[in-house]
Amino acid sequence: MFSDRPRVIFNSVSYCVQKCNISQKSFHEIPTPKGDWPLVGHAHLFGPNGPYNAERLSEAVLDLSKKLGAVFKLRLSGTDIIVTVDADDTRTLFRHEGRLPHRPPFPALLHYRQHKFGSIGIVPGNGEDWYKFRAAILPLLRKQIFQAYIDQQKKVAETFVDYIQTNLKENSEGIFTKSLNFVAISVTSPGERFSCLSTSSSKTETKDVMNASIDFMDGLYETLVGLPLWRLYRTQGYQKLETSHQVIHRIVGGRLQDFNARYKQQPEQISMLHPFLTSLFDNPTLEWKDVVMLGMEVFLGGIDATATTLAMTFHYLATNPEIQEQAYREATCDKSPLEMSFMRACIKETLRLSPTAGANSRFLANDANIGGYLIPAGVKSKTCPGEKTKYEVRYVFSIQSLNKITSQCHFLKMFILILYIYIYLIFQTLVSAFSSVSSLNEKYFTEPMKYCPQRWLRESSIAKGHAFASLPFGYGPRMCPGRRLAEQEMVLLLKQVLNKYQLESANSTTEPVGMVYRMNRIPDRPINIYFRERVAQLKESSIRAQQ
Ligand code: HEM
Repeated sequence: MFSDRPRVIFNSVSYCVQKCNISQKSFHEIPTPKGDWPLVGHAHLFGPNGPYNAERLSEAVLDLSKKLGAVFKLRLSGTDIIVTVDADDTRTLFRHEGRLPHRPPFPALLHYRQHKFGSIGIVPGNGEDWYKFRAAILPLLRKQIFQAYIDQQKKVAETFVDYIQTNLKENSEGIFTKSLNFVAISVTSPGERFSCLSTSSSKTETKDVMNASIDFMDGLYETLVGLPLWRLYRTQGYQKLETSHQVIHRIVGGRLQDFNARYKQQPEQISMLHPFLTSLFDNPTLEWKDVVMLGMEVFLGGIDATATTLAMTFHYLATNPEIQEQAYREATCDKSPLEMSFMRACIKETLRLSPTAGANSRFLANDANIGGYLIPAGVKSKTCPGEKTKYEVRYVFSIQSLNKITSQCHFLKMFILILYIYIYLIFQTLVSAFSSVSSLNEKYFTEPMKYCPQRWLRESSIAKGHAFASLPFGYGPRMCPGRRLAEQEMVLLLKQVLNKYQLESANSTTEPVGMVYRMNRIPDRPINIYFRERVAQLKESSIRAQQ
């Protein structure tokens, strides 16, 4: 009669282990650096007297992970940040991001766009507001759409080679230091090339938009880091953001307006040349203000990260002549960008060693086990209309009770409000997976500091590493929508450049180039390259052979 008992007990224990995960440690047990100060949290660690430099956040995270373990907690700007450098945890993070992944917003940009344009675009938004824009930008990832830009991107690459040539003529030492900004994105949005590659006669409009896009990134960064004083008055950073945004919005908006008019006259011709723009024009969910905002996002999204990745790829090829030769051999073949697997591998390897994004961050949609710790959902994404998130419920409750308690005393009201806001903020939990650290870990990549594009080739015997250890374009529903376009553009440019020139580093030191944090991570020094013409070299060597 009792023979089954032990088995039943055993089964229910194992069930309990599975369901409750008793081995899982609590949130409060997550290691954290000493010195979690009231209000400022751990920000002082990155201050003038702190041990770390905010510009070198990835190095700080690496150091802290060595001391505290792969998962640890930082409190910055009132938010608990769970940092992980483990690729399995990164996978868990993305499995718990939900249908509408919630990224930290850019509050100043969001505020400015909401008030000035009534349209927020894709980058600063979250929830259903973000989804509307995301759905509209998705065509960019379709092969049929991004491949429609090949010919126009090829022409831009040719212009770029001419640009190098002009600079070589002007500069007898052959040192090329110009930034690679604005290379090709303008053919996709706003659909017409800006003339910044013609050295002598750049139009005023092009200069304005170039300067504005640099100011925009600076303004965005300045309003993001430090205290949000822009909420009290228009700080310098906020003014920069406003002014540059206005310039880009006016210029991009004007060009889109012209295109839309031409599209109405010649629908077939324009949709063949500009399939992405026409998909926006035809999208019934978008108002004109949304079309301009998206056109602007694509334009701005395409400049910075692509320019840095190209510059760093030039640098790695210049410092690894054998790899450059292999890339050159591929460049001489007549292959489509998708078939140029070695050059694609070079770009992937550049982004593994020098990613422009330091981390991928999300507020979780559901509770998750990250590195053995129970991490509560951060901001619950709304799935049903009218459903309130945990934090909104807390907030509504707070305001109602606050009004009851303090109806007579304004000072008390202010004090309690500030206290509530603080409590509200510290309940947010962000998870940041530092791919810029995991992508350099020998646990995932053999000889991690070596530039070795071969590791990404399908036929290579070198282990590919963990699929979540290097994620330079992010992952999941919020992954970079410009990825395919950017890869295609970079491969086409590399092909043109390598076909004509041999690259040599003109940097005075052989110290590895590091990356510092701005809006995107950028190299910590100018990337100087000698472009040696291959034809000239051939001639020189044949003369030498004849002698
Ligand atoms: C080498 C080039 C590029 C790199 C490394 C890069 C990287 C990234 C990363 C890491 C994200 C965040 C993804 C996430 O949170 O999961 C992102 C988002 C984004 N990127 Fe890129 N990007 C590049 C080029 C481009 C280009 C060419 C465009 C223009 C079409 C673009 C437009 C965007 C936009 C609009 C978002 C926001 C997406 C969203 O929030 O849903 N990017 N990019």
